[in-house]
Amino acid sequence: MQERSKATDKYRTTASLGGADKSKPVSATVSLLNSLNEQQRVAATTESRQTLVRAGAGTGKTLTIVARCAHLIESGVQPQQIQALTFTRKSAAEIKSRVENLLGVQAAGLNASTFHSWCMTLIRGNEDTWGYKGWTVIDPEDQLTIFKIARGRCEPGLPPAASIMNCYSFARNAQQRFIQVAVDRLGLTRDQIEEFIVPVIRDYEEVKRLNRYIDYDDVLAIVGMQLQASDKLAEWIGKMYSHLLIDEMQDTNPLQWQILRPLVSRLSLYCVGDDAQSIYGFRGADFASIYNFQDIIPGSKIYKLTDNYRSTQGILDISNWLLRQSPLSYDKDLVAQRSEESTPALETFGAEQTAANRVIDLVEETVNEGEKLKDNLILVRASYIARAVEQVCLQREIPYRFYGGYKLLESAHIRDLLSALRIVANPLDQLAWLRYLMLFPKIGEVSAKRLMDEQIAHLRAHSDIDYSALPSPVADTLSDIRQHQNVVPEAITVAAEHLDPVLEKNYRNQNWDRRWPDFLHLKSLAHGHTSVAGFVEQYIIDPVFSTELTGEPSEDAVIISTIHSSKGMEANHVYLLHASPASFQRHEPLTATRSKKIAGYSMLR
Ligand SMILES: Nc1ncnc2c1ncn2[C@@H]1O[C@H](COP(=O)(O)OP(=O)(O)OP(=O)(O)O)[C@@H](O)[C@H]1O
Repeated sequence: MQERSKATDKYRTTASLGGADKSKPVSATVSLLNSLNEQQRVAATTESRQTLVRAGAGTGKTLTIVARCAHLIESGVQPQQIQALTFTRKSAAEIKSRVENLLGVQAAGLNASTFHSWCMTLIRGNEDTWGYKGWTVIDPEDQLTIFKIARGRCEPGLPPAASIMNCYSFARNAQQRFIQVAVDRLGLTRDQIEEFIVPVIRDYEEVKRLNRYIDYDDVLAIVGMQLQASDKLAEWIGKMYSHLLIDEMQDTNPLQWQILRPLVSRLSLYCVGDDAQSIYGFRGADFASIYNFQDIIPGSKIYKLTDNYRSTQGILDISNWLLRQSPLSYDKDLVAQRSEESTPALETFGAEQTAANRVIDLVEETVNEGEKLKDNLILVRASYIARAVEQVCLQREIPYRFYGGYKLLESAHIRDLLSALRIVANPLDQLAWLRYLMLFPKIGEVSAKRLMDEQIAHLRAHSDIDYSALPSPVADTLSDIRQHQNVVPEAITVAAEHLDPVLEKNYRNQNWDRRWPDFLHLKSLAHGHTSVAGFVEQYIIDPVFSTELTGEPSEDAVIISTIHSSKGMEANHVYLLHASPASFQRHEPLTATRSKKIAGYSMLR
């Protein structure tokens, strides 16, 4: 065994790395309903069994869902029978905690999760019926690796593996014929697709089957297909839940509809969405489901929310104007409930640095006028666009907080560490073996493949890893993790201690000092988990961003956020970088819009 070095004691800390404040102010459902406007109250308390609430940005969709949950519980529905479905883990947690804050123990058992995570719970909750017991969920990087291997066997000059993978995923989510989607998106003829691309897809599916892998789209497809084929499964779900509440309905895709459709006759669907806010088009989201709701679900009722509480009328006028340019019949003119006046301003700059300096000048102006740094929200389309502004903040020693960093489980050093844990959980996991073995010095691709093949052969014959055939640091790490595999935080600590010297060397020129604290975050996320596979699966399905884990800053700080992560954020001053329409598709000269009290996401979508 390796001796535990002093340097690795850093992983033994039990100090909290931040997290939600659990103190709960409690109020009553009635007072919440009283605080709603008429449109919201009618929508939240409807007797209709199938409902769509069409609502613009900032009109209180989240509030209405929270009020709906509370109203149902107060009316006698068991919280366990209610399932809210959202598109991010963060919004699921927000809905659940707001209802719990309101009703206390009366709300215990309320379910709120993302679509994918709900489907995985269904699959794991009745494994004998669905099948897939012991199958491993793989993340997009593993998917890409398999696609690259499959693609590598084909003719040169074909589209990159990532394009083929995205195209396949789109066809599955949009439930369109793959060949037609590939013809439209990959720039190849039908014959070329059939000859070169279809075999790649077949290979990919075969590798998944042999390794017993489930990818992100399989999670929905398994449930969707089996629900269509079996009335019994729909009945089983219908008995478990009486109410499904679906947030961000506009981002629902046909694959998700395949899951919902057989349930319509068995439970109440309450859908809330804004056709102007769809952000998952790349994943096949089809907001036509909002336009055709009453055709899809005859007898359903539609309610509208039009009063905007977040922005001033000057901002909404631009937003309404922009939406009127859309070819879609968007018939909700947003009306501001705020009385103060403010007109957004557009400024254009020739250089990124000038724009960055100007934005921070404006932030400083607001502070000089008595406001806080956190009253300023800077929005960027992608995190790299924020670099110039971050630099200016650093130069001027202005604290900032960035939302929308990298997905923790997708970062290389975390994947390295998890590869060891994955092997212990499923020793047949070939992708994990290759990654893990190649972390060690003097083990290249060829020796890693040889060692892995030996291990897989040994496993098939003896159902166990042959530790004696592995170099000692490789074997020691695995056997130590195995001893702690039922207490995942401990398994992570042991893995981090063993791998620290190896990873420190591998990442010597790649910010190791900034990377290793992520292992502590990982450990705190794993708290209470007793299965490595279950832990990894949960965060592959609902990714967690590095910046979500550091807790609220104690000091006042400017907020910088990607637009994706800004949903629901509010601030007195919002600055949108790269505000020209084209820059949302490609790089343009930098412009900055400064506007007072505009919504994070919706303004320039
Ligand atoms: N009836 C109301 N009275 C006062 N404030 C309200 C009311 N309804 C909503 N708000 C406020 O409006 C803001 C937006 O509400 P909420 O986040 O629920 O809207 P949303 O429609 O989900 O927004 P988006 O989808 O654009 O993020 C919040 O600050 C909320 O407190």
